[in-house]
Amino acid sequence: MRIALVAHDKKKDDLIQFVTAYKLILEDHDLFATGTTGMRIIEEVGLSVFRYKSGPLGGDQQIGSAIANNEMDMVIFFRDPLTSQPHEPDVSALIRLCDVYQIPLATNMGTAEILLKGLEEGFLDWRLLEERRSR
Ligand SMILES: O=C(CO)COP(=O)(O)O
Repeated sequence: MRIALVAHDKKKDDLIQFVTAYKLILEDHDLFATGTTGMRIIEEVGLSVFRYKSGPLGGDQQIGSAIANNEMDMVIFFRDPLTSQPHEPDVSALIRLCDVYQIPLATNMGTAEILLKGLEEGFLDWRLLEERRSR
């Protein structure tokens, strides 16, 4: 599965903690991230991650584009609901595209844990069929 990992600045420590805890599951998948989030995952957790641009510089839109092209299967996006973001429209657009294309999206750690446990159980295998269908 292709999994996008994104966190706003005040949520990055939480995401690093989460990715560390679920490293054994995540390392079996293709990981993508916005620039700074990806850098921290690579340096602090040691997972291999494809890095898009930083969120405020278009990274959220790049992930949105991957979703529209059926090139992303899950998004884990630890949003900061208490800080306004200069690129809020991009954040909303990414979330909207997840809903347009039925892409599982977690915006907090509680939901992200359930998504990864579901992934392990095979609940997301329908995405593999979608991928084959789009080829
Ligand atoms: O701003 C972000 C998501 O909207 C995250 O971008 P960075 O990972 O580059 O900080």
